[in-house]
Amino acid sequence: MIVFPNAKINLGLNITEKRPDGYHNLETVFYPVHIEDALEVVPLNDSDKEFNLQVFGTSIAGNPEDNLVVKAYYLLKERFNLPAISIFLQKNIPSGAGMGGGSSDGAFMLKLLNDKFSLNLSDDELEVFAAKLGADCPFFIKNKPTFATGTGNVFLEINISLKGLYILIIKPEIFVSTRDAFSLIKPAFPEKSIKEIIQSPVEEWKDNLINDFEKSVFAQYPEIGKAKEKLYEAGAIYASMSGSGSSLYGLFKAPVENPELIFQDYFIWQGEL
Ligand SMILES: C[C@@](CO)(OP(=O)(O)O)[C@H](O)COP(=O)(O)OP(=O)(O)OC[C@H]1O[C@@H](n2ccc(N)nc2=O)[C@H](O)[C@@H]1O
Ligand SMILES: Nc1ncnc2c1ncn2[C@@H]1O[C@H](COP(=O)(O)OP(=O)(O)O)[C@@H](O)[C@H]1O
Repeated sequence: MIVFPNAKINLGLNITEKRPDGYHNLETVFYPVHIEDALEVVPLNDSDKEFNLQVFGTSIAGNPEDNLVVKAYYLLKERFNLPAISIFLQKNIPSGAGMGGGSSDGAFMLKLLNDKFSLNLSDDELEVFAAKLGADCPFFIKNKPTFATGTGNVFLEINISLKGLYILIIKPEIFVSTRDAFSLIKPAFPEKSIKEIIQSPVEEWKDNLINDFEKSVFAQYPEIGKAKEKLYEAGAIYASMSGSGSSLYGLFKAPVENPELIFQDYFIWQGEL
């Protein structure tokens, strides 16, 4: 069985409060985008191993046991009698980019195992398992535009469609630590909620829809801030960093021609929303 875990972008991101457990409450809109990994599971016969993982494409740091697809397998194996499996993962989504690629792989693994081995878990139950894998994971179970609060785990499905627009995603060769990015923020509630702002036309988002991580991340890595300006120069009607970076996206009315000439040596992906 093969599935295609997709990425997400954040439409606005407000860090509202620091919690007693050290985590932060936030408000954001998660929006799915079609850049995809590929994840396949087949039975593993004649082996004394419980799993075998092969990763292709972009490399991921860490041991196989640290991979979120393997963590997802063990999470379900604690409760269900799962057989040994071979896992093939083609990584296309840049890792640690604020695009939720690893989180999506983990969530899609839960869904795949649920279907393949007829575990009969509901989406709500899968979301509970996904929350144990990481803050961003539960969103990818239903995978629909969502207004998220709490640590990013309390969901309200929202009615927003960016269909017809084009998206250009870029990522400089800079790694931003999510943990460090949070530590540089002074949490505050925004004057106007993201939920309200995104009901206005996209052309009006530029000065209103804010990602709170941008200020400190751009101060630390001016190149990322300059890349955002270049997205506007290329004609974006709205541009932002996604999550804690370092990826950025621009929304456009028409595809950008030859983006590789503007963003040399960057990861680049362009598609229709
Ligand atoms: C901020 C977001 C917005 O989408 O960033 P991106 O990962 O997309 O960049 C996410 O909520 C990130 O989710 P995720 O990347 O799954 O975070 P985790 O691995 O669970 O946490 C990494 C670290 O970030 C901090 N953290 C994370 C989430 C949160 N609500 N408050 C925090 O303070 C904690 O220090 C934690 O140890
Ligand atoms: N299947 C996977 N794909 C990508 N990263 C993974 C995966 N499994 C575990 N990770 C780890 O998760 C972290 C990045 O998570 P990811 O969701 O891709 O990025 P982000 O949280 O920035 O959106 C990295 O530290 C990486 O080592």
